[in-house]
Amino acid sequence: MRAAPPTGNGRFLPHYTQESWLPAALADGVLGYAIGNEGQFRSGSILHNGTIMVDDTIRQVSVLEHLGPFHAPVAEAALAAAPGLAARFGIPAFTASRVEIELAAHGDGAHFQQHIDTFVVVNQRPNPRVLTLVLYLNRQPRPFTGGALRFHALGGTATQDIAPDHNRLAAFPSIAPHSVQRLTCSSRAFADRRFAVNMWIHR
Ligand SMILES: O=C(O)CCC(=O)C(=O)O
Ligand SMILES: [Fe+2]
Repeated sequence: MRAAPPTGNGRFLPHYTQESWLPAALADGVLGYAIGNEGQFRSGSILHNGTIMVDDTIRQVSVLEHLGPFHAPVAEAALAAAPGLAARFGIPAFTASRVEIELAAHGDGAHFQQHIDTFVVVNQRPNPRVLTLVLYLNRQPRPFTGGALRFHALGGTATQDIAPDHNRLAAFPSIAPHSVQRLTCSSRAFADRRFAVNMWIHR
């Protein structure tokens, strides 16, 4: 058997986390909205070889494309955070053209393999996602284990995990390689899932 490759090498793109990102009542409101709209969640898709498709060996998650009355305050918070995040990450200042928002619900066994959020399709203009912000929302105590957001070193094997705690923000350049580790949830209740608001700031 070949020796195991060296572990823990490689460089990371920068990331940032912040606790209590939204006012507590707003975070609880978005979580309540997600739970209350269970019937409108659909299987999350991926872009694979230029085609948008569902493949739960790569990404297993349910998503909702709207936040109802919470869209405006969440979009406003994301746009307000963007200049500071760009500066922190060494990204030249840019004018955000929009924020793309999606609610995601990961239940027992759900995961998302390593990927980047900036899709590149030959002969199409580059995907305008520059910054990714993810806000975690879940009942407390956290009703699942696993489900970390994992950053992968560029060209290396090192990894760095962020626990998906309620009202914690994780932000990173959309080109940073990352994944969602498979989670375990003994409860089958939709309300006990790992919820997240994905926000992509477009240039
Ligand atoms: O939920 C997370 O921690 C990240 C989700 C993600 O990577 C994505 O939806 O592109
Ligand atoms: Fe992602």
